[in-house]
Amino acid sequence: ELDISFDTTSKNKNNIRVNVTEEFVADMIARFKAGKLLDRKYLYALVLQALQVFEAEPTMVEVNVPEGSVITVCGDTHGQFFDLLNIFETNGYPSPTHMYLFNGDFVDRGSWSSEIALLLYAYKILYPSTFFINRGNHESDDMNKMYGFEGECKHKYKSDKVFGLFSESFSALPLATLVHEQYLVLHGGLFSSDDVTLADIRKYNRFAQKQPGNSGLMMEMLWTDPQPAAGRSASKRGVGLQFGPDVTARFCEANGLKAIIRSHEVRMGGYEEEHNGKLITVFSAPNYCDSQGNKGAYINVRAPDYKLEFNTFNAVPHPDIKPMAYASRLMY
Ligand SMILES: O=C(O)c1nn[nH]c1-c1ccccc1
Ligand SMILES: [Mn+2]
Ligand SMILES: [Mn+2]
Ligand SMILES: [Mn+2]
Repeated sequence: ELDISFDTTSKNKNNIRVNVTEEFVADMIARFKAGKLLDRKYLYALVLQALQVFEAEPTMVEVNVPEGSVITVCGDTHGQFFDLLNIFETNGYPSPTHMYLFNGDFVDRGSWSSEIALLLYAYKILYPSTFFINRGNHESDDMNKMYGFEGECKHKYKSDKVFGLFSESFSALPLATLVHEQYLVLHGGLFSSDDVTLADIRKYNRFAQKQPGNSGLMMEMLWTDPQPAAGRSASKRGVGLQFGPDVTARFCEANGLKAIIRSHEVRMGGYEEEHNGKLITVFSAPNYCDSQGNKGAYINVRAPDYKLEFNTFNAVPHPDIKPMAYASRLMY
């Protein structure tokens, strides 16, 4: 049975606090694999507890990887829960010495977004100093209304409050993570100005606006894309911009970085080293939307040399529920 306590202190309306243990996580994974859901009152407690952990984190989290530990950086997972479990089965489950960083876009498109969000949140509560999550552009209301997550929350949990609480938690997510002082990990990419520094990101008040909007530092961190040509140009997405290898080189030089690790775009091989190796795209949703035929990838980083170890993997079978199964029909 679930180990819970009653929490009358925090703003936690249902006063339940889940004691997240390894056993709790294993039980939740088994339930989700069997197509079952979490009891809504435990969902509220989990999302609220994770939100409180995120709120206490800086906008740019700084992570050192000690000898004997490894950090695995994953890109977009987009509701592909069975492919996420395959990463843990293949590469090792999160633990105090096996750190993980999920680089945004864990919901929408795939039809097990709530399962992925709840699993990542349970690990954040269980291992707050070795399990990390960056916000992606899909951790936002506009995208979730169009690309399936809001619909999935309503369909599975029969309540409008569930999505609203997830939305609050997305607004608390950090926007970037600095890995071992040498890799800046963020979902989209770099900026319209060369003047942005790590200090600017660290002190950026991510709580000033809940949604990324159409301009500003948060939007650019979640939406921009690399381009092969030098300079900057308009984004094909209609929001954000594209930036060239010179922009990446100047940013890394000015901020003492070895490379930028970002996600946000599919790569057929699961990852791609771009901008003369100073920018890497990593994407962890194989055969994206059950149609793209791409591999997934993740990156391991460990002492003593902290070089990037690239790993690729293929999609695994999943129950016969199509991508976007719960998206509003307006999308067709
Ligand atoms: O849904 C995606 O594949 C995606 N991942 N990051 N950004 C997008 C996106 C953005 C705008 C329109 C369509 C897809
Ligand atoms: Mn994405
Ligand atoms: Mn994205
Ligand atoms: Mn699939």
